[in-house]
Amino acid sequence: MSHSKEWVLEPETEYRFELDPGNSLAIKLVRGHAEIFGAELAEGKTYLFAYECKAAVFTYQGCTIEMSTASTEYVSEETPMYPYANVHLALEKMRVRAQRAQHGSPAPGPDEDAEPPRVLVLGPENAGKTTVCKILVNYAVRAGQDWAPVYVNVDPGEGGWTVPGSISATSVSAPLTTASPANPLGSAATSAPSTLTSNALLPLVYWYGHAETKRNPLLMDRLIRNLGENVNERHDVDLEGRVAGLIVDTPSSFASSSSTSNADHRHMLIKACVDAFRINVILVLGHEKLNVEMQRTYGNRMTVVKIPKSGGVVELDAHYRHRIHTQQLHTYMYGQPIHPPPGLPASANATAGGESALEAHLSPSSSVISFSDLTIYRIGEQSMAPSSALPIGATRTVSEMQPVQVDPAAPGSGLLNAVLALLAPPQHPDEAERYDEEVLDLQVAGFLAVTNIDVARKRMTVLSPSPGSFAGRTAIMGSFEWTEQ
Ligand SMILES: Nc1ncnc2c1ncn2[C@@H]1O[C@H](COP(=O)(O)OP(=O)(O)OP(=O)(O)O)[C@@H](O)[C@H]1O
Repeated sequence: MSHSKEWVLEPETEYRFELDPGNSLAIKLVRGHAEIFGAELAEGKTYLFAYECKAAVFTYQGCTIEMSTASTEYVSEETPMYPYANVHLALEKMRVRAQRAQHGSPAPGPDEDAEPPRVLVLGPENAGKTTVCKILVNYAVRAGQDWAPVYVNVDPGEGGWTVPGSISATSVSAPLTTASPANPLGSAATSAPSTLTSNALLPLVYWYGHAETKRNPLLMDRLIRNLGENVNERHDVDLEGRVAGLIVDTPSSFASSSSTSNADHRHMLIKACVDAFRINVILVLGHEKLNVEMQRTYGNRMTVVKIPKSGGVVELDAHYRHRIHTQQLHTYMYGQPIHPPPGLPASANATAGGESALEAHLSPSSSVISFSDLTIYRIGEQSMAPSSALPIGATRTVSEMQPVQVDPAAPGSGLLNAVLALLAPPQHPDEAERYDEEVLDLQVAGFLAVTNIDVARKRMTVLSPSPGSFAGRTAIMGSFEWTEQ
């Protein structure tokens, strides 16, 4: 690499970097062993990072890395990687015990708890929750036992494998890579070009439609329970997969609240997770008050552990989060090629998290459909005035959970540039089993963006990852807007 430098990292240190918008970075492990959030780097291979990525290369034994220049970079000797590795070892013991019990050899003692680890990770904003979840999942995948733990993302502010506004779960059998914040958990089958088969994650997705849980906590509660039910159903039939357990990444709104009503909501949503995913371990990231609160509420029935926050976690502001949301939506449609830093020879064969960085191009299809093809709903009223703001004696006519059909021809429908979740067809073809709020319980099959509305001809243009008919399908809109970049 020209303009590159070599750094020797002492054992138990990490090289941290942050990239500005136009900056990309190439890192090669020259000697030794190193990992990025638990995913091992292969010696001699060049990895690319871009789009304001912030991450760290950690080494237990020491290593030499060669890299181009990042916008911000430094080496830290203080990391919480040992406590995290200890948590992993404890979870690993639970997996092994669960597997033994599963195989009946030797039978666990009467008091021995042989449940697989089902972990809820809680913490305030910028505590590094997603990073810890990634590290723990990656360590499990690397354990050499063929574990494929389920990664559950109930943070609608973070796109995970799909787009922001959704919550999802998938079982992970290969390390989750880091290259761009648009794919915080690496790429999945839904966002990666179909020619790339190395990462065949197929997430189970529900659409909440907003970035913030306080916008419609009741809907969040219901979707969390739906997701949990689905994961449990899979584990009930996949007993081998079940022993690897699951890890739930949560939004920061679960950890702190600005008002009493928000506090009620966050307790309700934590409880929804605990029930839905049959949680038996809670990890609290560097937050004393929350730790005490969780100990009091759940300490008698499960393990509640406080773990340290890493000093490397970057404070992400609202503008950054907004940019990443736009980027994630754009990446869902178009893919996200990463251009190597200038001077990197083609022979370096650089990859973004293992995939060829420049191939990551997708071509969505733009189609003109009739208004009558697609039935579109929004859940509850678009903007719910607080009850106190309603005229005296007035009651709400639309509840928070009621699907309200959107008329594309109506002025102010808000549909132009809206992001829509296309729902999977209902599981009960039998009309008698259909019910009003059924759309709340349907999984997401994909996402669309409405790019034009022609009221006169009763047609609209939608952008979607693949061509196909939408006739007879149902979609839900939320509050995310599509902007062409
Ligand atoms: N040790 C580290 N060195 C450098 N960057 C890091 C480190 N740990 C985490 N980061 C970065 O800090 C940012 C915030 O971390 P992360 O997303 O894990 O926090 P979070 O608690 O999940 O955030 P949120 O507030 O969105 O819930 C991410 O960009 C992540 O890649």
